[in-house]
Order: sequence, then C-alpha cells, then structure tokens
Amino acid sequence: MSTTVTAEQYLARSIQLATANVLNSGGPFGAMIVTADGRTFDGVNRVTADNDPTAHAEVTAIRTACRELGTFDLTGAVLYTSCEPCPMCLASALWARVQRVVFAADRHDAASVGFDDAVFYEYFENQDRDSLMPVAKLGLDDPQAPTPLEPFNTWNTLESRIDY
Ligand SMILES: Nc1nc2[nH]cnc2c(=O)[nH]1
Repeated sequence: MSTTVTAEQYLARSIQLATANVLNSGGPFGAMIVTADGRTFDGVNRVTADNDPTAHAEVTAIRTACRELGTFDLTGAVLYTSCEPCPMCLASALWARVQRVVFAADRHDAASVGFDDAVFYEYFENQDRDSLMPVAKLGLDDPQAPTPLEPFNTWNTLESRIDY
C-alpha cells in the first residue's frame, strides 16, 4: 500500500533539514524538490561552509535534483522550503520551470535574525535601487569592439542549440 506524503510533511522535513544544518556549520535554511512522480531531493544552505553566496538551500536542492535527474528542466516539480525564497532562489526556480513553491517562515522572520532577504526584495521594488548596487547598461564606443548582439546572433543561427 502506498502512503501519500502531504505538503505539510514535506515542509516539516524542510524545517528539520534547516535546523540540522545549523548544527552542521550551515545556515538555518532547508529545502526539498519533489518531482511530479514523487522523487525527492534535499538541499541545505552551505553559503559560509562552502564560501558560495549562491549556495542557498533552494538553489542547492534544485542543483541536486537537476544533476541526479540529468536535466535542467524540473517542470511539474514543487519546491518546499523552510523559509520564503529570496529573489535569487525564486529566479532559480523559475529558470528550472518549477511548478509551485511552498514555504514556512517568511522574509521578515529571516530579517529578525539578520538575513537580508527582505532588503533584497525591496531592491527589486525600489526605483532608487542604485544606492545598494548600481546596475548599468554600457555602450561600447570602440569600433573594434564586438557588438553586444554578437553572442545572440551566433546562438540564433546555431542549429544544434538547446533552447531553455
Ligand atoms: N530562503 C532562503 N533565504 C536565505 N537567506 C540567506 N540564505 C538563505 C537561504 O538559503 N534560503
């Protein structure tokens, strides 16, 4: 007889992963990818442990799922996470074509222990974002310089390209 694992149980496991990770030199975040056919892949935050600012729990879970499944496309999968995904993790889930995201604590809970998740959300909502990190489009005046469209044109004419 097969037993159905509920969303709440996946979320509870993500929280347990997060707590255990703190006791294993990681940040207080845990996540799981659950595929449409019920395969599960855990992820925990390893930012300081691995000197990798992108090693958030959600990204780690997405990377593990993609690597083990041999795909860059997680269509139909659900991302469960102990805390609301930051903008980077949300974008990673979008790129992975995750179907749905379910979280427990939120960005304000993360802020209460010093994490910048809420600040980075504001960055994308704020018209005056330059004070935190300026982002600029720069034209290349040198006539010898390659045109910025060159890579796209090359990509567009490549018959063997894999769209994603
Ligand atoms: N959701 C989430 N927020 C974070 N803020 C800093 N690290 C993390 C993480 O791994 N996950």
